[in-house]
Amino acid sequence: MEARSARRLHIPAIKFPSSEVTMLRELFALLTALLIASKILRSYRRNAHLPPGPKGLPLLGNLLDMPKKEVHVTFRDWARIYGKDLMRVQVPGETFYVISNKKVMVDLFEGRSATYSDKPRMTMAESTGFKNVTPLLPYNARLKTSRRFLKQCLSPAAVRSYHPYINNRAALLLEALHTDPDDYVRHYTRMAAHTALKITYGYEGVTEDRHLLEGAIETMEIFAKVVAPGGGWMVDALPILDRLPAWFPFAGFKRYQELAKPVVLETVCRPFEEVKKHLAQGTADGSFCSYLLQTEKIIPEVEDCIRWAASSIFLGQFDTTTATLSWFTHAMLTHPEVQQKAQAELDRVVGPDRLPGVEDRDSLPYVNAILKEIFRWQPILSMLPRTSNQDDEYTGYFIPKGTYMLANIWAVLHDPEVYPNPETFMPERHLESSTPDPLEVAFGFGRRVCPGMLVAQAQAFATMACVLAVFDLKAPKDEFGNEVVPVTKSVDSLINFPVPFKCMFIPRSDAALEIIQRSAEHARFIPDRLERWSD
Ligand code: HEM
Repeated sequence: MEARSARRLHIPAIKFPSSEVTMLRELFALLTALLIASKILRSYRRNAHLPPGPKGLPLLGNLLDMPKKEVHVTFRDWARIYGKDLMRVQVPGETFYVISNKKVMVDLFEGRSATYSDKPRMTMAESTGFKNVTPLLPYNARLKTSRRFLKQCLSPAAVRSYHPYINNRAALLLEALHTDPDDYVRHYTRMAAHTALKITYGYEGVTEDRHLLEGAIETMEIFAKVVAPGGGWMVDALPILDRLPAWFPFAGFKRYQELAKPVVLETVCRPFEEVKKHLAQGTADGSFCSYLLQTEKIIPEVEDCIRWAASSIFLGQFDTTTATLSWFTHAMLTHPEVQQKAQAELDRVVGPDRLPGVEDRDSLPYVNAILKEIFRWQPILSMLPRTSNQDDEYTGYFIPKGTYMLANIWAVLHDPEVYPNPETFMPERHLESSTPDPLEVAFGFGRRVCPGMLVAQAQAFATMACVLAVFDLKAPKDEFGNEVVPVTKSVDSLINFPVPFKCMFIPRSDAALEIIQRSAEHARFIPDRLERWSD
């Protein structure tokens, strides 16, 4: 830099005769005019080729039209007017390109994945300790390493080896649902948490460590709060605010970060350190962490990557599984005819002497159709955020570098042209081979597709099949003897949960009660080692 300015200082001034000066001036003016004209033309061309969207107000854009809740529904309605492929929505400080068409999601997120695998920055979540969790990582080397690690423990072969463990946890869940039905949501969470912690850390007693379990559940709650779209964190719109001290008036978000961050860090670091301790003592059981710590070349960056990729397993698993099973419970209460059909299939295929398991999935097409319909009817995440990392053009529309893309997967899964009467829960639609598989959409796309999708489906399937095999799910009655059927309504959160409701889990017969007790006892006695890591 210094050398360059020194050289510039020593360039002798060139002297031109006056006519040449005039000519040069004219040439310069002409070039400048051409440059400005080409800029105007380019900007006009770009503007002319921006996707359409609802007309907004100067400065405020579409802010005043944005709903407080269920933004995906409004975006679907707007997309019907302005275009399912790409629609432009503007609010102060951000422009969203909303996609409501599966083909476009596949074209961009899979076909052009090198351009569309980045994530928008979430300052609030980063400063609360989640900077390095996989779902928030930008598309960089760390993300690629994290995903390579996750692939090793969530691959088809690895997940197949977890099936016995998943079946056992389902058996223990049935016992908990029988003895304490009021707390069924908590039982779902605990089952998912046990599975996630076992896969991730695996050491003796990890799933019984109440402190860790509660910490992990709390961490998940914090995560949902700080990444919630429209979570109302001003700091996400104005990252500079993050520099304010916690004592500053109106800096409540800084005080929240100060309280939440230690919980997050302890939950992420403590079990990891425990695995290292067990490895050093030669007592570590097989797990994601112990396997990678032994097989990878461990330098501080790699160790840190394993630590945070591990946390992504439990962050990915708890709430998503709980929400899926809560909607399943809701659907069974509100659709007794579906419940009966599934039970008839289970009685015919599995019979009364054993519980169904993950391995029965192919022979239970109706239960499998229920699983698909749950993921279609109530997708757990309704919109997937990405950003583009270079200028691009799609079907003639200009997509500038850094554009905030939102894939409205809820709209795709509720498209009446693909799924007639989309609001109706109707598993039968998936018995037709022509119905597009919702599982290809509900878990995302391309290089950011959910790495836990096989575990998620295996656990959801085993649980649904086991619950239906032994229980009749019924709505409780009010004081007048009327059934209190739950309303179909979501709570306002990142993960799509139903509004809480009560459910009775009534054993279908004495034989069903006996199998609940026998299976739970059996599950308690067999070692809870994961085969994948035990060889
Ligand atoms: C009920 C189940 C689940 C659903 C519906 C679900 C859905 C999703 C979706 C839609 C994404 C974003 C994909 C994209 O942007 O294209 C995602 C990301 C992710 N999921 Fe899941 N998921 C579930 C369960 C799980 C489980 C069980 C795990 C771990 C074992 C997991 C781990 C992750 C991780 C680590 C990411 C971030 C990936 C990345 O950003 O590269 N998920 N999930």
